[in-house]
Amino acid sequence: MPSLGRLHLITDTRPGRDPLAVVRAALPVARADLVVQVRVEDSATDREAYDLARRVVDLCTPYGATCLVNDRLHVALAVGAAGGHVGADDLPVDAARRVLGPAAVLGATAREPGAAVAAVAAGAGYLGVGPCRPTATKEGLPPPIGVAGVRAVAEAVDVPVVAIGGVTAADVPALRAAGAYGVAVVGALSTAADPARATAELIEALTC
Ligand SMILES: Cc1ncc(COP(=O)(O)OP(=O)(O)O)c(N)n1
Ligand SMILES: Cc1nc(C(=O)O)sc1CCOP(=O)(O)O
Ligand SMILES: [Mg+2]
Repeated sequence: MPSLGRLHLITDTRPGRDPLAVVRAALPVARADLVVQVRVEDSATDREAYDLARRVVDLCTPYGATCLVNDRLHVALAVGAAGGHVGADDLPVDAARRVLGPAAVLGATAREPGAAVAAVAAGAGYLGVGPCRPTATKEGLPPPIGVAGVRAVAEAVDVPVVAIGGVTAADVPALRAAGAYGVAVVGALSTAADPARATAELIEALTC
């Protein structure tokens, strides 16, 4: 299996956003270093999720980029995505692994070392760890765990740790020093005036 991309672009499907425009801008810059996680609003229908994910798979394929689907693993399977990401309100990690199969990319959210070790034992291939900072993108999150929280998880597991939550390119050096393999972002790309340039800044920080 090819190595996991370090920059995870999570689609922003809130009203007024154009997630496919952001994906199109990021792909030529980040190429195989990009993972696009298709994440839709809870109110979106499966058909809407499917239509978006199918288009993202088609966009990613020529660049060797990876498409994952958040939460809705049946959509991941239906569009031929590389895998999915689950958290505490989704299928348990072992069930998600059974659904996706042994070769799929499966990420799980873990906010502290105990949960991280359990998720890996259950079949997670990478962990989404956060929130690193306060973020307005998702409601109902626990308080930020900061760089120290990311370090605690990274020291507890031997799978890639992907830091999430209010992350910008300026945070990347400290997160990498703490053991993060990559970062997952919504706002840093979807609200950027120039998403291609913002992608380049993130990739430079992640791969230098
Ligand atoms: C890379 C990454 N990390 C964490 C999350 C959050 O997943 P979850 O806790 O299931 O919350 P929702 O995204 O489903 O609202 C993620 N999506 N990606
Ligand atoms: C979807 C999501 N999950 C998080 C978690 O900590 O589990 S933080 C988050 C939102 C990330 O968006 P932004 O990069 O704009 O802060
Ligand atoms: Mg989820």
